[in-house]
Amino acid sequence: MDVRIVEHPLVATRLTAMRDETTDSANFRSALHELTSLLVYEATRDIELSAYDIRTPVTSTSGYTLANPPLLVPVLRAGLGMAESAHNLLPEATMGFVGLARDEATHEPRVYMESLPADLAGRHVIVLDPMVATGGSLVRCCEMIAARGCDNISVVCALAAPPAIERLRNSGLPLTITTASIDDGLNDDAFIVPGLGDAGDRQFGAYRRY
Ligand SMILES: O=P(O)(O)OC[C@H]1O[C@H](OP(=O)(O)OP(=O)(O)O)[C@H](O)[C@@H]1O
Ligand SMILES: O=c1cc[nH]c(=O)[nH]1
Ligand SMILES: [Mg+2]
Repeated sequence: MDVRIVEHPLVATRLTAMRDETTDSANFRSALHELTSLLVYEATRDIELSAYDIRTPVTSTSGYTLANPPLLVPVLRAGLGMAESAHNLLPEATMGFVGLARDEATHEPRVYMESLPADLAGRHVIVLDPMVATGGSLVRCCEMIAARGCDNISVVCALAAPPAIERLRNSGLPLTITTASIDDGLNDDAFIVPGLGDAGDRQFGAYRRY
């Protein structure tokens, strides 16, 4: 499994804004939007192009278009904050949605929404979720995608934790990960350390859901 850690000064400053507990929701969302553009840029570095002929005002030359526009899959809620920036970079992309909420006690993900094309054979899928902690949510999401025939999944996240990397490596799922950082570990509540807290709450507010 290919793990790409994007080391770049602009990534470091956006990630710092997101980590800082004094950053308010609006600035957290804006840092996540910018960070997503930088990470998706790296995650799509090897994407396949198809060439076609164009004319400039001066002469003929080759132009390029994406050979296989990806399916973007933000994982609700927190991944919603990555959807628009990724779509802006990849306007040809289509978008599916998966809703997952991690149980606070067991840390197991609960699926509450699944809106994906039935057939994903031959498609490139880019999963967007800022946080990969135990890896349970991401494995669940990628299993749904692989069950539809996909064998090419790129995961884009802001932070990943070592146990998740290990779990994803052992999962046998056909994925690569692009992240801004692999942090030190997890605390007793399975939150990433040093981390940035709950990425959903920091964007949209903390509230009881049921
Ligand atoms: O790797 P894991 O241990 O599974 O944890 C990561 C998941 O937790 C967060 O979502 P959360 O369940 O808090 O839902 P939210 O996006 O609605 O806040 C995060 O956005 C991931 O989906
Ligand atoms: O640190 C963490 C772990 C799971 N989900 C989050 O939003 N943050
Ligand atoms: Mg959350």
